[in-house]
Amino acid sequence: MGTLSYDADPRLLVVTASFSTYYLYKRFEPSRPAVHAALLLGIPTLLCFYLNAQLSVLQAVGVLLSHWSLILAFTAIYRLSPIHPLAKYPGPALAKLTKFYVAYRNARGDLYVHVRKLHQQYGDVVRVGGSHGPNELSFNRVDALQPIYASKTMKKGPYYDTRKQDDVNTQLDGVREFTAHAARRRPWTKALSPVNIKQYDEVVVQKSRELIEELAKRQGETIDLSHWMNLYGFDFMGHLAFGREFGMLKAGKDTSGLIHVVEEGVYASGFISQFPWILPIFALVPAANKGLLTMQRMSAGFASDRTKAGAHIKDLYYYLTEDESAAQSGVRPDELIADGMLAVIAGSDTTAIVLSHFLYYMMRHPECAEHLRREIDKAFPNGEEPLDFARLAELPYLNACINEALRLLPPALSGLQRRVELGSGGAMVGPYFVPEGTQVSVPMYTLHRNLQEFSPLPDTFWPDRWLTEDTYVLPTGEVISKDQVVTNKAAFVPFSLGPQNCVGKALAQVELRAIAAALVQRFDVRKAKEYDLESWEKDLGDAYITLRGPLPAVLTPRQPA
Ligand code: HEM
Repeated sequence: MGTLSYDADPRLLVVTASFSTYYLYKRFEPSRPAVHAALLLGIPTLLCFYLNAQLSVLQAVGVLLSHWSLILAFTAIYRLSPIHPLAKYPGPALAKLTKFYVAYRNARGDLYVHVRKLHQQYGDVVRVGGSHGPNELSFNRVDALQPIYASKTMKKGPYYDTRKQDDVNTQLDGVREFTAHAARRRPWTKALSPVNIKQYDEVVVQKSRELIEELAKRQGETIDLSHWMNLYGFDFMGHLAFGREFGMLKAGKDTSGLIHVVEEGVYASGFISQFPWILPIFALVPAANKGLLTMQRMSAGFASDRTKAGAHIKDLYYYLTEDESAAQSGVRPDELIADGMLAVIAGSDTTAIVLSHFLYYMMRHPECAEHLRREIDKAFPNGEEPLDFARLAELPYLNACINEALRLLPPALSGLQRRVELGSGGAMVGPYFVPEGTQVSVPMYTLHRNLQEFSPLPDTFWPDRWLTEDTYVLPTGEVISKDQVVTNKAAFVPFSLGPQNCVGKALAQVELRAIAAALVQRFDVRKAKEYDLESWEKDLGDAYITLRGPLPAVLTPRQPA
């Protein structure tokens, strides 16, 4: 055993050093591995030397553990104390204490359900975890949407740090500065404007026909409809973004393993986004971050091949590289490559998710499928293919069914994180003052089922709520008047809102209508015998966008009227 030669109380020295370390973490929020090493290992090592010593190994370990425990204790005391800036907001103690609380739910995939329960328990504002310290407020209020997503006092929060692909290159959806973001978004907006998306009509038609043809070949067999919606979504996006044929529909499978890579990458990215500070550490250990890196590498490959080959059609990359808007966007070649991943995920997975949900609801509510089929048969008589996009946009029940699927299960189930800017002095969200530095969000799944905005039966698939009628018949058969129905379109935000909303919304709607109408017109869709439809929602995973299990079904071709 060594003896300490330091004459002041050594415990006081350890406490002071630990408090200083805690303060440095709180004040500067360091993320570099070298700084963590200095603060967590370097300081206790210096302490050991300062305490002079021939300290035994056990005593040295004691100093180290005391240092760490004290930092954690100071952090916990502050977070639970009445002096914390969010102290007046309710929430579970664990959520106030640590962001691992949210990360745990994220890893389980049920964060969206859990956040809804918290709102039911605590009210319209709840302190939930957060990806930068447990400093996030969730608002289940329609008047929170504008200040959070459409005002310029809030930028994207640390959750979006995973959109940075290296030290300099960030995907479009990770660009926080509004001016830089607007410039980067310009060519995307042009490529996906209502006028220009007409150029992709041909691709929608071709892929819709391929889908119907391939499904017809498998009539009577049990097939996974969720998988087939993926094959459609990815094939379509290959054309739209990169002018490239993935050939998944024709092959009936994920030919290059891309879908699998995206699913793993989305899961990894959803989880890591809760701990953005871990990214620099992961950069040192690439194996730990394999899912995300493989997804980045693969989509960068598509984008890189496409930019080298040049445009042979006016696809997305034409607008990003060759159109006049490309030059004005100030985008660098490496950033263009980084945007390849955004194009793949944002454009294919989301559409496939919504189409899968739509089919699930059609199987759960055959009476709605029947109603929809009557509408389509009437609009497209004698078996005419439902590929007139202008006519499809006018079909009230079709749009009502799609809206209802998007309402109940939006692809981004949880809240999209924004942060009240540091130095802004704070911001008002509805009637609540939110201190600067706070992360805020409106959870879509929860708001879309808020009884004040969608009633009656906010949890029920009831497309009629989107129709304009004098009286309504509920699924129970009860007749109610229009005054008893609330459908607040301002609270319906599956594509988000404001300057960073979905730039592909118009195209997504064209695709959703075309594919949904074609499937309902051409097939009777029944769940597979051995499949329990209850499993569909149970199998969903919330990883920023939705992960799905299989949707086994049997299709019978029908002769359209
Ligand atoms: C039903 C289908 C879709 C839904 C529900 C959807 C939803 C969303 C949402 C909620 C956002 C905001 C994300 C955030 O703030 O973190 C977003 C962004 C985006 N979406 Fe979509 N999306 C869909 C389809 C598409 C399609 C087909 C494309 C492209 C062809 C697309 C391209 C994008 C892009 C590029 C962004 C980032 C925009 C920016 O940061 O300025 N989306 N989408």
